[in-house]
Amino acid sequence: MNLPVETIALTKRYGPAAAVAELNLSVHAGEVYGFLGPNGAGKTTTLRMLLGLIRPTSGQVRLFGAEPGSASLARVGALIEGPAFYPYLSGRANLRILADHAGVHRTRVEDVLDVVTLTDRAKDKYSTYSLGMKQRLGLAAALLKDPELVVLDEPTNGLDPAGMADMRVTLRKLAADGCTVLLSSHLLTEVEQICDRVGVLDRGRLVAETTVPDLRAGGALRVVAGPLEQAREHLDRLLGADRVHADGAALELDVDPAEAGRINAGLVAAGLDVTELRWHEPDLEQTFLALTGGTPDAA
Ligand SMILES: Nc1ncnc2c1ncn2[C@@H]1O[C@H](COP(=O)(O)OP(=O)(O)OP(=O)(O)O)[C@@H](O)[C@H]1O
Repeated sequence: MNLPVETIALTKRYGPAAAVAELNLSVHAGEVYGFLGPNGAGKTTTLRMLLGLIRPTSGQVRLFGAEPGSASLARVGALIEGPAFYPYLSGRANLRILADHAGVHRTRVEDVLDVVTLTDRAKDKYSTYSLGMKQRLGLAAALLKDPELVVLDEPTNGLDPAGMADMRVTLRKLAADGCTVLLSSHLLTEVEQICDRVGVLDRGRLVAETTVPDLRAGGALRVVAGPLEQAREHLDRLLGADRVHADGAALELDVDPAEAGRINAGLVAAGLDVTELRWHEPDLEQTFLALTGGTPDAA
């Protein structure tokens, strides 16, 4: 089956500088895919190429196996630049205008209002909406054509925690109903909470494309036991020295979490005093910073 989105060596240059370089990414049907990168990494440029808004310098975009054109784009809803709504009209009236323009039946307006949980406020003027409601109305507009894929540029940008949570719930609901979601974000925690897979972009290049659990992989078993030197010798013998790393007064063991019981029993049997033994998750932020060259505003 054709992927909803695939790019092949996609490149966009502005003068000598490449905003996007040799990008190969693939978004699978029914997933929420997070396109993650610091400001200026090239996310918007990529999304605009996907939607045929700007032309690549080289490389290809495939939407459902085809070039971005009227047939493939008819299957896509997008929220890239904030949509222009009439401030003095209600949310519902704004959507009706868009529906009429797109040749979509007005009953669909009620459906999308329901999806983004704006039905109760649909009669209120757009100008009275909170930022989160404005974003949800933008999403509703993107959903009018009942797309199989929605592409959203920073859909939670500027939202307060409640607004972010609402957007998360809505996007997960869309995916549960079979819609593929591609969103960009510079917030690792957002992507982590909402996405199935993530593509990490740094200075125009894809530096990782992985599942969120895999991004988290690489934890260690942290042990504090005394005397430390004896504990280390014991663990070196038990596991091999290459799997034991000192971290101040603790030892970090490169083992499966399920080995914790056996290791604890061994240390106690050797007469050592175990004061701490816990699974230590990797610091996702550090992972992200390492992938993106440590750009501080990325997290
Ligand atoms: N029209 C343009 N002309 C020249 N340079 C551009 C143009 N559009 C984008 N760029 C440059 O390309 C790079 C990537 O920009 P882009 O907007 O795609 O990044 P981004 O990851 O979406 O970041 P942000 O979230 O800050 O928008 C930046 O260095 C930007 O200055």
